[in-house]
Amino acid sequence: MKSAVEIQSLVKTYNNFKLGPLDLTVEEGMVVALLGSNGSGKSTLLQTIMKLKNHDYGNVKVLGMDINEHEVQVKERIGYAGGGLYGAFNQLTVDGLAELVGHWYTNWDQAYYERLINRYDINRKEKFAHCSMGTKKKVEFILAMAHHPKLLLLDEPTANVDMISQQRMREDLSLFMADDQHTIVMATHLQEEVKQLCDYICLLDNGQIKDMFEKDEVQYRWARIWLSHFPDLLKDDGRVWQIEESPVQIVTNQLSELEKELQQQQIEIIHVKHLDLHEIMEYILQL
Ligand SMILES: Nc1ncnc2c1ncn2[C@@H]1O[C@H](COP(=O)(O)OP(=O)(O)OP(=O)(O)O)[C@@H](O)[C@H]1O
Repeated sequence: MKSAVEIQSLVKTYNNFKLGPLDLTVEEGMVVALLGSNGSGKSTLLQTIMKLKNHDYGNVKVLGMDINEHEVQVKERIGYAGGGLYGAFNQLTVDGLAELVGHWYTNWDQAYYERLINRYDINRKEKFAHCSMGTKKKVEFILAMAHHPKLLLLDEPTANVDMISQQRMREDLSLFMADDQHTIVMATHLQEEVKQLCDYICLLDNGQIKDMFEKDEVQYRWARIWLSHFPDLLKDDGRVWQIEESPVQIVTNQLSELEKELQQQQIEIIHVKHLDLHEIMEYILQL
């Protein structure tokens, strides 16, 4: 499988913040959610991959090309929807902006742009500066999609977007992923988005990648188990993340392993409940 994004030893510093050093590989055909609290570095990472911000150290390759050596070819293949890209042009109407952006891309598809404008019920004559926050998000999304990129970098694409449009965006993203050479990296705070769209979760914490895991696998492994009595053997076990005594219950990130061991020790499992993604993330981020 080819890499859509390959990052090695990346460092980007601001006065009071340092992203990295971090390594990250995203395979073609994957949807990766960047999760992390406010200020953890998600937007900075996306902007660095898009080369809207220059990094201090490290290498960033997109679709096999170094972003410093092949900036134009790389940008041609990325659809970026995140704040700030159109700030300098926000006195243009939506159509005016599309005309400008359309010139940047050899693959610009005016018919597809028009379909999306209608689908999301956008007033194409409105100045971008006057669009509501949600409408701006939808316009950014449409402009990112309309040149048929290979890689989508999306920074909270559905924030402030109405529910029907959110659902349509998820449908359009699922359709985009029908091509197995397509890839999405998206920053999000929405569990629903992660559940519906993402294959992998990359957890950022204070500029560092804390963990990266396959969504389905992690949800299968993490569970709360209610037990007939507490097995002393599990007291200092790294697979046990929380213990409560009344009623006896543990939280583990290795469900099937522990189930077998508990059975061997003849400890009755009364009930097993898989954790929600947000609960899993809370445990991991507390590490
Ligand atoms: N242009 C800048 N100059 C100085 N510091 C910046 C700049 N842009 C971002 N930062 C700082 O970098 C850190 C990471 O910001 P970033 O926007 O990447 O976080 P985030 O994870 O996307 O947050 P959120 O979830 O709130 O969108 C923050 O501390 C922010 O203040």
